Amino acid sequence: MSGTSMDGIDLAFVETDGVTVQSLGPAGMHPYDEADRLLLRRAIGAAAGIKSRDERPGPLADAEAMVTHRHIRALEGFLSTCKLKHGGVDVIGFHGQTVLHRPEEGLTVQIGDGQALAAHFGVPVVHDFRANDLAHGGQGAPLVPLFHQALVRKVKAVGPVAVLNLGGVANITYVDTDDSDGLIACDTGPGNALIDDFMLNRTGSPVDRDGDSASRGEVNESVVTLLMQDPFFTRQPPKSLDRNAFNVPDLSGLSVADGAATLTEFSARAVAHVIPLLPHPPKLWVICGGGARNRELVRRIGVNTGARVVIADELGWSADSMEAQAFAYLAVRSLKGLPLSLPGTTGVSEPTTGGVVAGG
Ligand SMILES: Nc1ncnc2c1ncn2[C@@H]1O[C@H](COP(=O)(O)OP(=O)(O)OP(=O)(O)O)[C@@H](O)[C@H]1O
Ligand SMILES: CC(=O)N[C@H]1[C@@H]2OC[C@@H](O2)[C@@H](O)[C@@H]1O[C@H](C)C(=O)O
Repeated sequence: MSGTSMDGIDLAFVETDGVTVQSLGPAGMHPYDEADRLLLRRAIGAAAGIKSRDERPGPLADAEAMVTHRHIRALEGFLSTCKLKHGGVDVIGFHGQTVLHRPEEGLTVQIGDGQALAAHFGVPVVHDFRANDLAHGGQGAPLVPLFHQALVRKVKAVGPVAVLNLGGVANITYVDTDDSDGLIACDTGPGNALIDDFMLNRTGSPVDRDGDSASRGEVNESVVTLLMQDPFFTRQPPKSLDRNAFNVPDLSGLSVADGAATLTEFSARAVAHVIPLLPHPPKLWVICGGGARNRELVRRIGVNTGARVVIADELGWSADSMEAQAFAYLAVRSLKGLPLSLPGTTGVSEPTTGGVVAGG
């Protein structure tokens, strides 16, 4: 999985029949270097003008070759660390890199060559997970909810649970333990992307490590209020977002700490704004994704939701590897023709499978 934060490739080994998760195995991360990130940022810029999903103008073709190559290297390293041969896994789930997500135009584009990966490893590769959902009236995202549900079913929870992924974009899965069919999901707003972009711009480093800067700053309320006026926040789920969906006003008048605090509060407030759109307020929030490491973001989510907040690792899950694990799980579901999305998770017209199988 190469997510919208563009920090690197997350890898995970999962044993599953596509319904139950037998075991969560080792996981790893292969970082992109600075040149890779720059190429991805240029590719996302070029993708803004795409009208059909197979166009690769400007730097997009180079970016796709780079993404494929890096995944091959990442997987080789991972398989060797896990002491597995190329044929030692039954299937590889390959999400690729989203460069454009515009569900209202029926367009979502993930770059990465599944055929090349399958040919290299001699193992079936499931890729292009989102297109079939869009073709059936869905948002094409989020797709992790069925995996979140499989995990929540294994823990004893009292009352509804929200699993919150804090990636570049943030998304929530609402699992009501009283009603296992009542799965609701949506993107909530920005996760780390705006904080990362701001930090890169102001400090040259693309992360507010542990939320350190934000914890020392003061929130500029008028900026947060302005950002929260976006009509996205009052729309009912299911709904999804492009990484660059929000136009942040000029923050050059704010110190690094105040700018970071303001954008961190924006992400946290956007999360809490989803509560009135759910059947009941979640009793427990389980946080995963890289943003789980941002202590100030997690603290502000606790304050804004007023609920119990835990990091996924506290339940024996992995905050860092959840998405990669999810796409392994979804790859098996795809091979078996099981749904990847439901009307409540993406707005798809009926439970719908997806993914394209290369090789094998
Ligand atoms: N120690 C840390 N302190 C603060 N932020 C962190 C830390 N570690 C990771 N992050 C944040 O997490 C991000 C990576 O998160 P993650 O890998 O979940 O995102 P992603 O999978 O790329 O995104 P998405 O879920 O939107 O596809 C980094 O870009 C950074 O902003
Ligand atoms: C189009 C796309 O790649 N969306 C990502 C992004 O990152 C988080 C959020 O926005 C979520 O909708 C999705 O990723 C996760 C893995 C998902 O599909 O569930």
